[in-house]
Amino acid sequence: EINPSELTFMKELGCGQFGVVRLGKWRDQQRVAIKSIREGAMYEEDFVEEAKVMLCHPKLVQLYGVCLKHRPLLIVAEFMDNGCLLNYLRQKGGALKEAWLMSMCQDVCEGMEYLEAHSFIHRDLAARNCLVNKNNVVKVSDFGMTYVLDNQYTSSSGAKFPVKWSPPEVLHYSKYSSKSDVWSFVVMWEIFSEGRTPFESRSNLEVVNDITRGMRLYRPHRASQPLYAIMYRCW
Ligand SMILES: CN(C)c1ccc2c(c1)CCN(c1cccc(-c3cc(Nc4ccc(C(=O)N5CCOCC5)cn4)c(=O)n(C)c3)c1CO)C2=O
Repeated sequence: EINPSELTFMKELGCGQFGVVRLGKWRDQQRVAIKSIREGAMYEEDFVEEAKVMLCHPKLVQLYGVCLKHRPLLIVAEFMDNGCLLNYLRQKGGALKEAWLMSMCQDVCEGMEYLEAHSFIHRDLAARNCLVNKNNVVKVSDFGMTYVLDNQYTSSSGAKFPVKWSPPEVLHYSKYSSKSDVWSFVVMWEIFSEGRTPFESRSNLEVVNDITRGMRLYRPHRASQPLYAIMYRCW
C-alpha cells in the first residue's frame, strides 16, 4: 500500500485499457508510472488479490504498490523511459542491429519463462504490451487482461480481442495456458518485422479462418531461416 500523499503527478504518458497513465515521483525522488483505474474498468478486488502475489523479475515491469484508500484506485509501477516496444520498433527499428533484435527477444523470453514458472498466464503478450527502459532492456508489462471488464476486449469476437496473437484453442474454445502464451511469441515476428502488424492486410475474421486452416506468418525480412524456424515452432 502506497500513501498517495507521497506521490507527485507529472506528465501524461498515455491512456490504456484501465485509464490514464502518468509519469510521477514517489517521495520526491523515485520516478514512477502511476495508473489511475477508471471506475468500472477493472475487477478491482481480484486485481488486489493478485497484486499480493508479488511477481518480481528483472524482465517484468515491476509493480511497486497500490493506493486503495481512495478512488480512482492507483497502481504505481516501474517507469520505463522508452515507452512501449511497438512504438520503439517503429521509430528505431531500422537502426537496430540484429544482435539488438535478438537481445529484445531474449528479454521477453526470460520474463515469460518466469511467469510460466509461477503458473501465471499473461493472455495478451504482444509488442504493444512490452516496455523499453533507458538501457533498451525490454520488459513484459500489463499482464492484467483477466481483470478487464470491457467485453469488446475479453470476448474472442470483440473488436479489441488480440486475434492475431491468439492460437486456435483460444480463438475457438478460450483455452488459455502457458502454451497459448508461447503462441503469442508473435512478438518475435513483430521485433524482426520492426513493428509491422501481423497479417496486416487481413481482418480478424479472415485470420481466424487462415490460422484454423494452417496458414502462418511469413518470414520477416530481417529474420534468418534458423530464427524463423524458432518463431515458427511457437505456432
Ligand atoms: C489489460 N492490458 C493488456 C493493458 C492494460 C493497461 C495498459 C495496457 C494494456 C498497455 C497500454 N497501457 C499504457 C498506457 C499508457 C502508458 C503506459 C506506460 C508508459 C510508460 N512509459 C513511457 C515512457 C515514455 C513515453 C513517451 O511518451 N515516449 C515518447 C517519446 O519517446 C519515448 C516514448 C511513454 N510511456 C511506462 O513506464 N509505464 C509503466 C506504462 C502504458 C503501459 O502500461 C496500459 O495502461
